[in-house]
Amino acid sequence: MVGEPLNVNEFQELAREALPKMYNDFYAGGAEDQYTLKENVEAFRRIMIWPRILVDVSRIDMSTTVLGYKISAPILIAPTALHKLAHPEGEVATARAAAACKTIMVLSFASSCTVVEVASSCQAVRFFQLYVYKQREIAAVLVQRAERNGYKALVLTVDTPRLDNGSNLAAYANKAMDASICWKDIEWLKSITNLPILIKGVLTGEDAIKAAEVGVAGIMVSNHGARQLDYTDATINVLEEVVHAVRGRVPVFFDGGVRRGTDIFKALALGAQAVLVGRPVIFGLAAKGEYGVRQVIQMLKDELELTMALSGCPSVKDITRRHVRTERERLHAML
Ligand SMILES: Cc1cc2nc3c(=O)[nH]c(=O)nc-3n(C[C@H](O)[C@H](O)[C@H](O)COP(=O)(O)O)c2cc1C
Repeated sequence: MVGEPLNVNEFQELAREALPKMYNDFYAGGAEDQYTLKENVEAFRRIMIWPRILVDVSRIDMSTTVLGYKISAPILIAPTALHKLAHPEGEVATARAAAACKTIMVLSFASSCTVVEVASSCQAVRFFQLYVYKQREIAAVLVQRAERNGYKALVLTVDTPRLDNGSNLAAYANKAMDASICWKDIEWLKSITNLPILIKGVLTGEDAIKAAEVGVAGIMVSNHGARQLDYTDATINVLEEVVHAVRGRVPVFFDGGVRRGTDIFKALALGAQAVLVGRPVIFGLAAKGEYGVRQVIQMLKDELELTMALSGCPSVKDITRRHVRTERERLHAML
C-alpha cells in the first residue's frame, strides 16, 4: 500500500504487510467458516441513517460518560490478547494512545504487558477483563491486583467456556479455564471485589435480564469478534433486543465489526451507550505503534463527528432510534 491510510479498514492492509503471517492470521481470523466474522461487518451496511436537516450543528459534542468517567467520545478499546505480537511496546503503547485520546482501555486478561506495567505507563482510565480459571484463588489474586493498581472496573468475559480450537493458546486455556462458571458465581465475584462488574458476551434479551437481575454495572453485547461460536447473529442485529430487555436498568455497551463512524452512530441509535473497538486497534498498533492506535481512534472520532453533523445530532444524546432504519423496517414501509 502506498501513502497514508485514509480510513480504519486500510490499517488492516498495513498490519498484514507489517506482521508475520501467523500473527496476522491470529488477529484477523474468526471461528470456523468465519460466517459471523463477515456478518458482524456486513450487517451494519443493511442499516440506513435517517438524517434531520436544519439543526444547529455548528458545535458537535461527542463526549459521554462510562460508569461516571468522562471520555471524549463513545469509543472504548476492547480487550484483546497479546499486543506484543503486534508491536514490541505491546499494551503499554495501546494504553498511552487511550490516554492521549481521552478514552478507556480494557486490558485483556491475556495481555503481554503486566497489569502493573500498563498502570504505571499512563493516566488512561483502565478496566480489567477477567476470565475465571478452575483455581478460583488465581482469579481472586488477579482481581485484587487490578484493584490495587487503579483499574476501575472488571469486565467478566462469559462467552468462552472453551476457546475456539486451533492454537496452543486455546489448548492451554481450555485446560485452565473454569467451564462450570454460571450465574450464581457473579455473587462470588462480587464478594471478592469492590469494583463494578460488567458482563461481556451477552447476545440475548433473556440473558440480559438475568444480568440486570444479578446486579452487574453494565452489559457488553459481544460475540467475541466472531472468534468463538460461528453462526451467532451479527452483534448489531441483537443489540436492540438486549437494550429493550434491560429497560434502562443498566448501560449497554457494544462491540463487533465497528469500522466506521457511521457504525458507531448506528449502534448508539439502537441503544448502545458506547462501542468498543477490537481488531482496528491491533491493526493500528501493528502498523505504527502508539501513533497508529491514536490515528485509528482519531479517524473513528472524525467520522462520527461528521456523521453527527450531517444527521442533525449536535450531541450523542440527540442520536435516537428515529435516526436509523433496519432492513425489516424499510421493507415494511414499502408494503
Ligand atoms: C486478536 C483478538 C484477541 C482477543 N482477545 C480477547 C481477550 O483476551 N478477552 C476478551 O474478552 N475478548 C477478546 N477479544 C474480543 C474483543 O474484546 C472484541 O469483542 C472483538 O474484537 C470486537 O470485534 P472487532 O474486532 O470486530 O472490533 C479478542 C479479539 C481479537 C480480535
